[in-house]
Amino acid sequence: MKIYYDQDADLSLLKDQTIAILGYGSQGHAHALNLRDSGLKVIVGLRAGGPSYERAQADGFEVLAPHLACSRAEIIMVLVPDQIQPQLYREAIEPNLSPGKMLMFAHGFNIHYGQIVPPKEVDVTMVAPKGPGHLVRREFERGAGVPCLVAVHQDATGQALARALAYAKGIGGTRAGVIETTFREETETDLFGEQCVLCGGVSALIKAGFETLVEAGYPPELAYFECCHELKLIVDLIYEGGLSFMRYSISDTAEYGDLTRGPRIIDQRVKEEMKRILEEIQSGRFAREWILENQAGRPVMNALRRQEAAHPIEEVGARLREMMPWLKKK
Ligand SMILES: NC(=O)C1=CN([C@@H]2O[C@H](COP(=O)(O)OP(=O)(O)OC[C@H]3O[C@@H](n4cnc5c(N)ncnc54)[C@H](OP(=O)(O)O)[C@@H]3O)[C@@H](O)[C@H]2O)C=CC1
Ligand SMILES: CC[C@](O)(C(C)=O)C(=O)O
Repeated sequence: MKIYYDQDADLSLLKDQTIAILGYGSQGHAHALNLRDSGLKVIVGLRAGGPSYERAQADGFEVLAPHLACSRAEIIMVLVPDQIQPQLYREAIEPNLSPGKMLMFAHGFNIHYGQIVPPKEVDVTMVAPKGPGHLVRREFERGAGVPCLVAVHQDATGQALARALAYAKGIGGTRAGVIETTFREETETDLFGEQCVLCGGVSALIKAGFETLVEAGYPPELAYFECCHELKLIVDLIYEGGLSFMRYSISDTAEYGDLTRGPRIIDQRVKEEMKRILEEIQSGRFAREWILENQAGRPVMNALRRQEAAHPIEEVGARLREMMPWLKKK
């Protein structure tokens, strides 16, 4: 497996090229600002009247309708939500593709599941940061970076990988390490990670712990600090030095509880369910469900969002975070 760092990427490959960033949300604003700070020429493609249009202008970018941005740019990075991309592709991107251009993604969903099929004469690549967009920006500003995956789906120019690596360097990814992979591998592992561990698994674990303590009669504020707030402090230690550094910092009592009780929580049944979820991703069943859910106007997503917003952990957490002035208010 190949991992690329700063010395493996040449920013000058992009210096005379215009980069269009479509979307100015979580990833979009971070890529646009980091690339500009790296000395590259960036324009932003957005629909007029949307909330991020003025934000991108206020940050000093030239903001154009998506089809105009695509017609002006040699490099087009698609950073609108995955479910929006196929329509935006048909309306604004495809008519403005021509030989020599490079179409880029930060996640492989639409290419891997065949929702977007670009013409053969353009490069199609991916630079997928392994972290939320706001941290892609925050880490870059402090001189660090978020690791990325890079993949080439089509190499029409012979320069696709080199140009994608230059882009990864421009957003700070090669400071931390950029792994070469495929659209399939990125898509499947990314969906698996967010469903089973990073978002789905962690949220379910936090809520189960919180509910168990509250149902046993402990104060919800205490349950929040124990099962949610402290998680970040523990994960920071794992991020910095692995599980061993976290275990070095916690008490021996905590470490003994971790080693003996942890496997009772995440046991063989959990792993069996993870395997089933991975199979749904690999077979395309999850992708079909998500595509149809969007076509139907998101009835399940809307109901679940309402239900989750009403969970007691949200009210308690908001109240406690209000007392922590160092946390950014949403
Ligand atoms: N979120 C993350 O941290 C990560 C995301 N990715 C990938 O990056 C890509 C972008 O995701 P993310 O940054 O979360 O996206 P966001 O949801 O943050 O994107 C919002 C942006 O998309 C624009 N947009 C939304 N709907 C439309 C529309 N109908 N037409 C035109 N523009 C629209 C919004 O404009 P407006 O203001 O007008 O609504 C806004 O600028 C996805 O492929 C995702 O999988 C990869 C790694 C991590
Ligand atoms: C963990 C969620 C993520 O995969 C990410 C930030 O990397 C996403 O798609 O938002």
